[in-house]
Amino acid sequence: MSVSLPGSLEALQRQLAGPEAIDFYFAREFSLAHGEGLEHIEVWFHCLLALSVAQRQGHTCLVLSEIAGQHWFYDSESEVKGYSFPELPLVQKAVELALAQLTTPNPLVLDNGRLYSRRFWNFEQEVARALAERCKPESFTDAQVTQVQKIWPLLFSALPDNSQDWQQVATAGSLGQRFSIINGGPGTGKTYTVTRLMLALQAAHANSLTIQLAAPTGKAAQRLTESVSASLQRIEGEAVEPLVARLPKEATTLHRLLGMSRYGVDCRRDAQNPLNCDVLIVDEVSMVDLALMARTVRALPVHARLVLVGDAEQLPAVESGNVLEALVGSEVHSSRVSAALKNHIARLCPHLPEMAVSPSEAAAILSDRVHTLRTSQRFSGALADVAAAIQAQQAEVAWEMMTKAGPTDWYGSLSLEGVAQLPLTMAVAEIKALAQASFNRLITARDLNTAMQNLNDCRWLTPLRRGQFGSQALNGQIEQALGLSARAGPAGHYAGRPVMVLENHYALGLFNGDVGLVWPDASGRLKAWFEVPQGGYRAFSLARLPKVETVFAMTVHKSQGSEFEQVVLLVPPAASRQAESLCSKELLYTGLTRARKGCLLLSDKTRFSQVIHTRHHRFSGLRDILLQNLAGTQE
Ligand SMILES: Nc1ncnc2c1ncn2[C@@H]1O[C@H](COP(=O)(O)OP(=O)(O)OP(=O)(O)O)[C@@H](O)[C@H]1O
Repeated sequence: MSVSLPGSLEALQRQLAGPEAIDFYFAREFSLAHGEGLEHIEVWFHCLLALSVAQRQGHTCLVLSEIAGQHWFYDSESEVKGYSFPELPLVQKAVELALAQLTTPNPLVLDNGRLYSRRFWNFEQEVARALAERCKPESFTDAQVTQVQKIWPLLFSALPDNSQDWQQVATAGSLGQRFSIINGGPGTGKTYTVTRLMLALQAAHANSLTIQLAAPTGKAAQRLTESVSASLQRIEGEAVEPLVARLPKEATTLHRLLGMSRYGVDCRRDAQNPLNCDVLIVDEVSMVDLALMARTVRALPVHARLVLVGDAEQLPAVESGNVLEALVGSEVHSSRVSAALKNHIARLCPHLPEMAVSPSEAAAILSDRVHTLRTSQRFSGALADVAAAIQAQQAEVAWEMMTKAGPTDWYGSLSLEGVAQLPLTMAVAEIKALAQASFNRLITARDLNTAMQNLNDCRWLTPLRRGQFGSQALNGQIEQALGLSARAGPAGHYAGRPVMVLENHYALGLFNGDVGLVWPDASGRLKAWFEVPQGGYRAFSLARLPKVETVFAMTVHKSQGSEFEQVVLLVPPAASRQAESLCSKELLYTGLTRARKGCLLLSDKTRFSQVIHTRHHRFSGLRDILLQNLAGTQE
């Protein structure tokens, strides 16, 4: 039976909630390309709409079984009735019929029940191929073992211990792998481990390796530079000195490393002009989107090792894909390894407890390369316990672990230990007192040093940028509540204004996400001050500053990679569609783990539980494609 599109696009737009003009345009272009008479064109049209919406939301593909038999694009509040997809066989048939009629090269791909734009399918194929190639067995000679063992006691404790040391396992494991992942929550010692891995790699390769350190943002690269340097200061011994001298002194952004044009997609570095390195270590990989990962592996020399470092529980990248989540998968909980890896670790680290062997060698190919660090070295107690309960989606347990915030918490300065809860409505009513308690120390500071020291005392975090509970409105309300709006000059600046940079400015060395403070210089002129890694501050004239905004409050997304003594974490009501799509378990986890000492959660129990049960899972075929590739390359 042939069905034509019902009515005009305008009429359709009124019947469906969610898709935007661009989605209708995309769906119309591809469905009308068939001309008249395509069977099930209506189903195909709605599949295309769903694909376009999914891609805008960061999925790399549309999983047909997720839409089949489901009611989509409705909004009961505004009485938009939406569309019911038929059962899977019909959806599948409609898609197959339509794709068979599209011209080659077909811009859309159906692969294993997943509908893709070809661009994303190509990216997934490219990343999977590059990683599978790097999963081929590597040799690690007795001579290398001897060299590494000489320096091991300078890196880690080489004394026998009954409990497993996952940092040592990760280092030893990664040494014999051309591709590995070092995964772990905040403060579990990822940088500590990576620093030691770099030294062990140099020891195993006669100090001949060129190692590159990179991160997806300028701020993350700067943090990595600082933590590697701090970590190196704690490693001493003649045997490691020449190795330390060969390590990179600075991390760079992936964009810089690849020579990406500012707005374009072109890279100076690619397969024809590869990077000059033997080892590439990428930190904060949860923020790396699929396209950037594809460009990274494309520019990596075939022989080069790739070490991905990050926390798979964090929010995914802003752009499409969730590479780290797809690669780590459920391996995060696996402690079993292949017999080959077990023997390799036993050979290098006979002092460690013996590893358990996985029942399936095939399943271990990928899980062997996911090294998860499990113990936070930075925080413990209620913060760590609530974070773990959130990870495990145990809403009731997490809620019971929190204390109830009372008025004494917002007198003086906020100084919570652990996690406290306060209903959002109560926080709104108390906003003035709460803002004062949060930023008291910052706004009453008498000198630049004190103000800078108090800059990261407290930060309000919210999932949203716009709307009543978005960071923009909150900053305005906080400034109002603290009486700062009245002090502001024409550009909104006042002494004590915390500001966040919104775009990279390479010439000034300021990066998107950097946070500084507006403060007068010796002559009384307002400047923007930013901390420098070597210690001290740099002042910038306000006129030269790239775009900035006030940052008493910021989005959870922007806070990734930063830490504050106290965090006030807002969970907005489900009133808006935007709030719904952004509030997830990953968001709560990321927001909460930004706190070093205390977190005040502004939410009620029902909403908290709702959010904890929402996963920010993204559709992707990367893992399956990689597993297929692995099955091929190991034969
Ligand atoms: N095995 C260890 N023994 C002693 N101190 C450690 C150990 N591992 C990590 N640390 C210390 O714990 C702190 C956190 O470690 P590190 O910065 O490496 O963690 P991370 O996982 O990279 O953290 P984040 O992702 O939150 O930046 C550092 O001060 C580090 O020196």
